[in-house]
Amino acid sequence: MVKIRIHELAKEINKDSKDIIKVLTDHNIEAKSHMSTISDEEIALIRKTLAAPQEQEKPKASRISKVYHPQNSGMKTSPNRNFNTDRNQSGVQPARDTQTRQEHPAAKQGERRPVAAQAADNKSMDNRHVEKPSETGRMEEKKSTDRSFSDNRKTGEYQKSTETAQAGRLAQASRPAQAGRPAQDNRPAQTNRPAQTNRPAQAGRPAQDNRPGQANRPAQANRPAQAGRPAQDNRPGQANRPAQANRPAQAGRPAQDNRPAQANRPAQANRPAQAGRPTQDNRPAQAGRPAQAGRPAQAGRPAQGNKPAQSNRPNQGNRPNQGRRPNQGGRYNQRSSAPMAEKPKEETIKVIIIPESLTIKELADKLKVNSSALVKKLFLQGKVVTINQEIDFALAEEIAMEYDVICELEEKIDVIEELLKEEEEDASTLKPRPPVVCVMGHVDHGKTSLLDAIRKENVISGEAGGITQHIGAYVVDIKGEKITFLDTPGHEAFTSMRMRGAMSTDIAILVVAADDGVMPQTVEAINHAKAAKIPIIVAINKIDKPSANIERVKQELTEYELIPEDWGGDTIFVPVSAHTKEGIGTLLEMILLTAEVGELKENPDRKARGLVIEARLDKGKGPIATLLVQKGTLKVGDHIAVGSSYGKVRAMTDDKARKIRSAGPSTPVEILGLDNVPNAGDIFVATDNDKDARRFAETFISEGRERLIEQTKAKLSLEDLFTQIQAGDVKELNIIIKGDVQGSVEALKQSLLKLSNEEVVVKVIHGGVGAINESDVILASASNAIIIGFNVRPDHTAKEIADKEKVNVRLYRVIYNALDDVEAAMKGMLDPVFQEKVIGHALVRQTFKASGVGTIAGAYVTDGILKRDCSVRLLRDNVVVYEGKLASLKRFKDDVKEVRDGYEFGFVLEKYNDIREDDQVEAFEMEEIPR
Ligand SMILES: Nc1nc2c(ncn2[C@@H]2O[C@H](COP(=O)(O)OP(=O)(O)OP(=O)(O)O)[C@@H](O)[C@H]2O)c(=O)[nH]1
Repeated sequence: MVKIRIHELAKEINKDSKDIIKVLTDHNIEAKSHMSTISDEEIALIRKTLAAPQEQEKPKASRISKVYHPQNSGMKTSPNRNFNTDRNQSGVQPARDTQTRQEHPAAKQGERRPVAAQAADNKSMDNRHVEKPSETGRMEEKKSTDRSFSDNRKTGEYQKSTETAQAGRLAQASRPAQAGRPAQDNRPAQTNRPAQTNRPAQAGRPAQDNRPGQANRPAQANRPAQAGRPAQDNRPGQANRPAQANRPAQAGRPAQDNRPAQANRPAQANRPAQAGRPTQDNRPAQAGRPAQAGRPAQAGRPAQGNKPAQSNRPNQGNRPNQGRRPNQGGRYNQRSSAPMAEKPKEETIKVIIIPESLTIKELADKLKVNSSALVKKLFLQGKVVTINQEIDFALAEEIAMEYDVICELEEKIDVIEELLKEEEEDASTLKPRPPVVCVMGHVDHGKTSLLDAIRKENVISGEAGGITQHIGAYVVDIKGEKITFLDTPGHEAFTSMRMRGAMSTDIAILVVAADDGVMPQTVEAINHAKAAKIPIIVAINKIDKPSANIERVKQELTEYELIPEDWGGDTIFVPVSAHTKEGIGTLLEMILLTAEVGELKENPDRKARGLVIEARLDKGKGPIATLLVQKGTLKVGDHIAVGSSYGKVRAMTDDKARKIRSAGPSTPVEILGLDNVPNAGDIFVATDNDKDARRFAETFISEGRERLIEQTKAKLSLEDLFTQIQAGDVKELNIIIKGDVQGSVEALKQSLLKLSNEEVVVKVIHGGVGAINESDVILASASNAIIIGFNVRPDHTAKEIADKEKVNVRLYRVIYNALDDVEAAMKGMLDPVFQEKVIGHALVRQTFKASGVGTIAGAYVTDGILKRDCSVRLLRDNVVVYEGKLASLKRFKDDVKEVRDGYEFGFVLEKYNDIREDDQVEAFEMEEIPR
């Protein structure tokens, strides 16, 4: 029994002494140190214990301990598995250089070289390899590898490279250790491994190349990296992929060449290192070969035998270059980069539609960017904005351009117009309807008298019911045919029309007094009727008067293209007398004739639609509106929307106050049931239900408000009249006159009309007695007129509306002032400038309080004069503490009108009591400076 020492046995079995000691300790055998002796039984035990694992672990152990030992330590101590690119490049480079030298011949020998080279490309994308020629053989390669290894070890570079290789390489092909590493050759375990040594393919490389399995699977055989990629290995179709099988040409494949990622990697094609490394080349084949898989040694090596196991190495997967086969990686890159490259082509120019002004937030929303990002971007450009800041179209466009978005200006849609839009009626549904007629003419030419005459004539002619009420419109029956007359002033009817563009009348009766001839309002009426493109019938009135001159009227009207038929024209002239009723019948006949020519038709079998003629608020009945049904039939119970009002028709009466249940086209009716008083000229529509009616009204309110605001921007005032005349914007100066008595209204009217000149015609569109009311202002607003009040003032509502709609209201007490102003305005000489004129100063000497009065100040006029009705400001240390009026001005106990320089006085300020000694009083007046 020979006893040997532990270290001797360790040496013999190529194990560490401590391993043996551990085995002994595990078996409760005392072993103090490596110098301890052990018996044969113990040796046998040790051999037995260490033999089995040794057999399995040997290759791994040897590989790692001998070949990769430097890395192993590195892997243990540092997260080397996660190689970064720098490290890759620096670390792998020397080894690769070595490979390059070794493998070039191999690349020459076999067509597959480049394929393997692709796999090897995992290591790097370094172009340096491309240039490196090498004609050395495999033996040389081995030697050089050895040299490289030893050299590198000296410098420490190898450690890096192998670290890189080991930790990162997917492909075993990439592992220098396998191809040329001396450690492998030296490893007893490996050389002793029967499976490996016996494998002709591994030992004697050529066999591998000829292996049918490999030949049939060129892709796999040649793509070690592929084998390393679990995903690929698992893909059943991969082995059969012809593209892979033909991989030798991979580097030159057009598809690959075109792929930017690959095209830039010359190392792939030229990296002979891997191509030349048979062991590496064969690796993938091993993965697929049952013989290898079944080999215990290999099976124990998951990395080699079971390729998927490699995929589990996180470092491999993570390594950008080494972790993936370059070509595969390239493919991935290609896949991901392809759409990137094509993106610009696919991009279409984005267009957004924006209004004239919008907030940054709204723009950001449209651009689909974060509003804060937009704010930041603008801030960086030096534009400080907030998200709620309004910007104009130009700036929005500029900003949008930076996001490659084109802006288009939003077209403003007239919502109300859209709401009121009507589709054309089917001709088959149309039925004749009565004409709607309005009477127009100059003041006092007999419009009202004529309308009365027609109405009375009509009543006399047998119309039942008689004249019962005045609803602003009425219907006359002429031999079974009806005519609807609007007896609202012609201008107002046209005003309504202008407001909504709706045609309220079909025919205009122009009343011209035979004894007066054509007057300004006659001309105006002609113009309105022409603008409305409606036929005009001229009624020459007051022919009963001795001074009547029909021919003169005809003559004068020819100037306005109204030529009588008997003079060869097409205008109907009917001489009438409202007093004697002469010609009334003819006039009515002519109206019917004209209507007939006009073929007035409407569809009565549809929802009603029409105009508001008049509306008022009745204390008992609520809002009452006179409507002219223009289309369809309005029925009791219908839901209607009228401008900003809506409701349900509760009751309906005709012009003769008879209760009716329905009204067809051209019928004026008075209705109850609206929630509010609508405006004359508003359009009404019958709706399906209450909800629709309300929605319509709400839209009308919101839109109408905006419309009013826009309209009021361009309102006329006397101040800018001249400018507008000069600009050609104003050809007519519309005036509404309201006075305390009719006489003064008339006087003013006549005087103003005479101010007409070549450039502008003064038109009094409305005149009346009483305060300026809401309807005056609305009319002025719609007609762009100014209101002149003579000894009257606007009531509260009228003032509010006038302010809101910017209607110019001018108030006078002397007729000539009004005339002067209008004349001066027309000549551009209006608007005297008022400026403050200081008239005196005083100094407060004493103050005292009186109950019921407040603070009374005793003062002294230092200069100028103080008047009872002047304005004053109280200055304390030259700071204005009060500005207003004097409540009283006294000398001793007497009220005085004024106090002059050098006199003492007492005063009280209006609603201000904080008067103190030494306060200064400055008296001033507003003085008018003529322009
Ligand atoms: N002789 C005579 N006088 C008439 C005739 N028609 C109207 N008049 C008178 O002329 C004056 C004015 O008549 P109106 O009917 O008020 O005239 P108008 O055009 O309605 O006047 P405004 O409402 O102020 O615009 C009245 O005094 C009428 O009596 C007529 O045919 N013959």
